[in-house]
Amino acid sequence: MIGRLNHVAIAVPDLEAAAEQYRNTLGAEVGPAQDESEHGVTVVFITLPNTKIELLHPLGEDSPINGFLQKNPSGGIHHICYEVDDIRAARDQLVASGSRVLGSGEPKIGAHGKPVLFLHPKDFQGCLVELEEV
Ligand SMILES: CC[C@@H](C(=O)O)C(=O)SCCNC(=O)CCNC(=O)[C@H](O)C(C)(C)COP(=O)(O)OP(=O)(O)OC[C@H]1O[C@@H](n2cnc3c(N)ncnc32)[C@H](O)[C@@H]1OP(=O)(O)O
Ligand SMILES: [Co+2]
Repeated sequence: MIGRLNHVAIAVPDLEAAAEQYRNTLGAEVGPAQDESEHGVTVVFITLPNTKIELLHPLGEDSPINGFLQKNPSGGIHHICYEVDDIRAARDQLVASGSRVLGSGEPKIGAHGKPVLFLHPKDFQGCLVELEEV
């Protein structure tokens, strides 16, 4: 079902400082900050030769990452995103096998303009999984 690793997301308390560190200390290709109001986060993508890093910062009081940053105030790895060919077929297969899809269960459009879904971390070895249709 899953294909390539699309991105690894890191929740950060200071987005500007994190972007600056990846650009100047690690010498990475760092994109602009993008507000994703549908998702309650501001993101910065870092392009690596084989995948991407998504720096995440809360946008608004109801951000889904507020709880994570309260528990991990210095930040930390928040989710991994795998590519799938057909997100609804993947969802139906996962639900049938007992996995919990977060939210309404309907894909939302993610930061790359493609449909995304999230799977409960307790069902995947303590790791929040995002699926992105490519
Ligand atoms: C920009 C768009 C998109 C893209 O295109 O890339 C994105 O990446 S958006 C990214 C942000 N959006 C989301 O994360 C949506 C899905 N997430 C959620 O619905 C929630 O964050 C959550 C996973 C349900 C957790 O919400 P929270 O309010 O923190 O709930 P709990 O406190 O009840 O947590 C339950 C349980 O799970 C543990 N937990 C929480 N977050 C994570 C995590 N990221 N990784 C691993 N484990 C996590 C939490 O610690 C609780 O465990 P216990 O304490 O043992 O009960
Ligand atoms: Co993501």
